[in-house]
Formats: sequence, C-alpha cells, structure tokens
Amino acid sequence: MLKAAQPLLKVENLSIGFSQYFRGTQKRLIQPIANLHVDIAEGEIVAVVGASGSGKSLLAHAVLGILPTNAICSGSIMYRGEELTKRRKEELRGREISFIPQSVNYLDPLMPVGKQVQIGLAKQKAQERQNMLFAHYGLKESDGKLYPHELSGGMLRRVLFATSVREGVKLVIADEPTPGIHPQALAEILKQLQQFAREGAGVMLITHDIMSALEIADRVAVIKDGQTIEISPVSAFSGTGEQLQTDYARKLWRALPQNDFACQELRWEA
Ligand SMILES: Nc1ncnc2c1ncn2[C@@H]1O[C@H](COP(=O)(O)OP(=O)(O)OP(=O)(O)O)[C@@H](O)[C@H]1O
Ligand code: NI
Repeated sequence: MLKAAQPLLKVENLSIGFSQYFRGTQKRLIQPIANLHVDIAEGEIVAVVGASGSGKSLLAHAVLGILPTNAICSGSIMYRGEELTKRRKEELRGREISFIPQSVNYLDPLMPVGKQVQIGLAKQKAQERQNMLFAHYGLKESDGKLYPHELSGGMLRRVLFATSVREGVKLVIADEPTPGIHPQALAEILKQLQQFAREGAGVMLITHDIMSALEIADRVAVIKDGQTIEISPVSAFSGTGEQLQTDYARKLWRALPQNDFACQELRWEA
C-alpha cells in the first residue's frame, strides 16, 4: 500500500496542564488543553481559530518548546516524521521553525531591535540581511539602534515579522500577527504568510480574524475549550455553513458581519 504523504507537523492527543497552588498550600491541576490535534502539510496554511482562552497560544508554545516550566505536557508532536523532543525544538526554533508571537513583549526590552532581528543569522551576513529585512518591512536603518520602547506598536509588529523571516524556514507559527494593524499592513502580512507557504513552508496562523484566515488559509482548525472540534477546508465556510461539521463552527461563520444570518435566523424563528 502506498504511504500517504507525511505531514510536516502532526500534533496528536496533546494535553497541557498546570499545577497550581490555591488557598496558600493546596495544589490542584488545571487542564486548559486536552486531546488537541492538528496537522499541517508542506506549503499549507492552517488557520487555528477559537475563543479567547481556548488554548491556541498554548498549542503554539508546545510546538515551539516554550511552555512555562510548570506546564505538564503530554501527547505526540511529530515534525517531518520525527518526534519533536525538547532538544529538537531548541535546535529548530528560530531556524527551521519560526515564530511570530502574539505579543510584542516577546522582544527583549534591553536589546536594540536590529540586534534582535540578527539573532539566528550567519554573523558575516547579519547586518546586510537586517538592512534588507528592515527595508522590506518599511523600517529605517537607523531604527535598528532603537530599543523596543522607542518604537510604535505597528513598527514593533514589523520587527517581529522581520525576526521570523529566515532562510530555510519550514514551519511558521504566527500567533495573532494582525491585531490593531491598519488594513494596508494587514494585507502585507497576509501576503508575507502566503509567500512563506508558496516557498514550501507550512504555516500555522492563529487568529481571531476569521475573514483574513479564510482569505489565505487552506484549512481551518476550530479549537474550543482546549480541544479540536473540527478541521475543515476553507471551502466549507460558505453559504449557510451547511458543509461545516459542528454548530460551533457554523455559529462562528454566521456571526461574521457580512453574513448577517443572526437577523435572518431570528426572523425564521419568529
Ligand atoms: N502559565 C499558565 N498557567 C496557568 N494557566 C495558563 C497558563 N497559560 C495559559 N493558561 C490558561 O490556559 C488557557 C488557554 O490559554 P491560551 O493563552 O492558550 O489561550 P488563547 O486561545 O491563546 O487565548 P487568546 O485568544 O486570548 O490569546 C487559558 O484559560 C489560560 O488562562
Ligand atoms: Ni493566545
């Protein structure tokens, strides 16, 4: 029998818990993620959507190996057919696996942003590459000497993007890359993610912005309360959502302003 093409990333039965103290001395386990699964093929963009607190960032952090030390993580994370061990994650992070974090707080407040863009680049070419990336993202060369607190929010987002563009990137994990970004910059960021995919990288796009996700993604994974409840092709998000598997996904789809189903449904019920 022919073996099916291997996904670039395959997350199965992922569970993440935290052991927390409460009432001073007693310990309890909270489990924000249980049995979550998702897979991404080379050149594919998979959007991960779900309410705030549903576990999207934790999923990203688990794949990257940057969960807090008190996290208890189980399940399987396979990357190109190999188990992503703690060591492999460290080796690949910032190189083959790049990360665009949700918060600009991931930048080091004590390091000029230019230096931060150079991390992971070959020494001899780092400055040249940085200048290129800055030009590409509309940042001035002199901005490189500034510290994060000296840049605007929009500029910091662009710096984060510049840190994610690396030669040989195979998997891009973008956690809410577009909040508070004006429409033109948004289009630019979506284009950049498409470019990653066109060059063969898999992209995990975590977002609240379902419209943008549908614009560029191939499939959408819907996460609810730390579980994957549905993974559907973008084409299923059409019409009344009759091709979607769950009511939850249908509600997400119908809640989009331009769909305006909420009012119609109310009328039908009346
Ligand atoms: N270090 C931690 N200790 C305890 N609980 C945590 C920790 N980090 C996250 N959680 C909990 O895990 C759940 C999922 O968090 P996560 O950040 O993954 O949500 P999210 O889907 O990314 O939300 P948002 O869309 O708001 O970014 C939340 O309920 C959160 O409170
Ligand atoms: Ni998040």
